[in-house]
Amino acid sequence: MSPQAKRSSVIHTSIPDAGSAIDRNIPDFPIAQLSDEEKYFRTYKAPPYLEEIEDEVRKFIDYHATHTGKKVALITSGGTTVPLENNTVRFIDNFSAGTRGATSAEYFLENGYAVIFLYREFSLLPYSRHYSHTTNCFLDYMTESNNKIEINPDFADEMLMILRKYKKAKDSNSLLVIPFTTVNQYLYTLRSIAILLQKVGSKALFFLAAAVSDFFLPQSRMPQHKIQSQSTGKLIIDLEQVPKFLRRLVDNWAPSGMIVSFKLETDSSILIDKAKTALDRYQHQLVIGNLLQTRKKEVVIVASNDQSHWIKLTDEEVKENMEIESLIVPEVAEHHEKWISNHIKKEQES
Ligand SMILES: CC(C)(COP(=O)(O)O)[C@@H](O)C(=O)NCCC(=O)N[C@@H](CSSC[C@H](N)C(=O)O)C(=O)O
Repeated sequence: MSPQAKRSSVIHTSIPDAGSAIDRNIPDFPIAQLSDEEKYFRTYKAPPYLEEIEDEVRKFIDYHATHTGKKVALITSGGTTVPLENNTVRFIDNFSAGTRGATSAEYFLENGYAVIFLYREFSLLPYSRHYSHTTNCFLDYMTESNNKIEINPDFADEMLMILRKYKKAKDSNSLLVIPFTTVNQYLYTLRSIAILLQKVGSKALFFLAAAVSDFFLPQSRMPQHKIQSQSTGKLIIDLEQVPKFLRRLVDNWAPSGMIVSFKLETDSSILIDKAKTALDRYQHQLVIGNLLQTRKKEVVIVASNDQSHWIKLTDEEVKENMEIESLIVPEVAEHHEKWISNHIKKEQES
């Protein structure tokens, strides 16, 4: 089976899809309640490229179900945007660079998973993250000698190691990357992939590291063209709450998959309680809590109301550029192994 088949056309999610004209006749649905996420999907159009993505994901899942039997991790990464105009000039974004997701994807691949990487277009990707968006210009990694370009010896060893891992993932068709930009694209694509992953049952793992918008601008209030600065000099934006999709993911879209969400806070005094509340509300398997300020060196794993523990890098490990995901991923994979064996046991007993 050849590596991931080339996409027939490059899918760009960051170009506004003004063609899907907004329909102001569609009534605004009330503030999102638990039961309203399905109304959301009835009200808002799917991205025009969704069917093409579903075909790719279906082929990827079928390949691994048939040829490798690998566990499949859906990793979401980067931040969703909230467009403020249909012909989008302005949008609400967030800080997420996609480091958590892209780094975790590498460790899941090293832990034997096939990975579907649902990421914010132009945010960090596994492997290339080491050389893109960094302070070093990519040209610094090269030198010239005898009129030929060469890899700068200072970086050659590390680059060779990363190149080998990248090629191994690619040649084994173990990594499928899928872009999103807006929160609408994210929600539709997440739902499609989750439903397709039902084919692998408990061997599916959802690692939701994307920074998902909590609020969005409904179509009925979205201007068609660039917002003109008013004489009042004020821009008042009236947002609605994004549907609570996690509940739907747990109950319907991925009833057998293991689901890990991340809880992001900036106030350490509420982090653990908020993570426990999320686990209690959505009844999924793990919440990984992290603070914006310290997310690269410590996280708290919340497995149930009375089971939580911190993973922290020591100062020494931080100095050695150790990646906390190298500790998070094996622990999540261990939880997933238990999840799978419990499922097999239940199936045998039923
Ligand atoms: C985004 C970061 C902090 C990583 O940062 P980068 O490495 O720079 O990318 C990630 O670790 C994280 O916390 N991701 C999850 C952030 C997030 O949006 N969490 C939501 C839960 S998922 S969105 C769930 C939705 N609101 C609902 O309730 O259904 C929250 O805290 O509320």
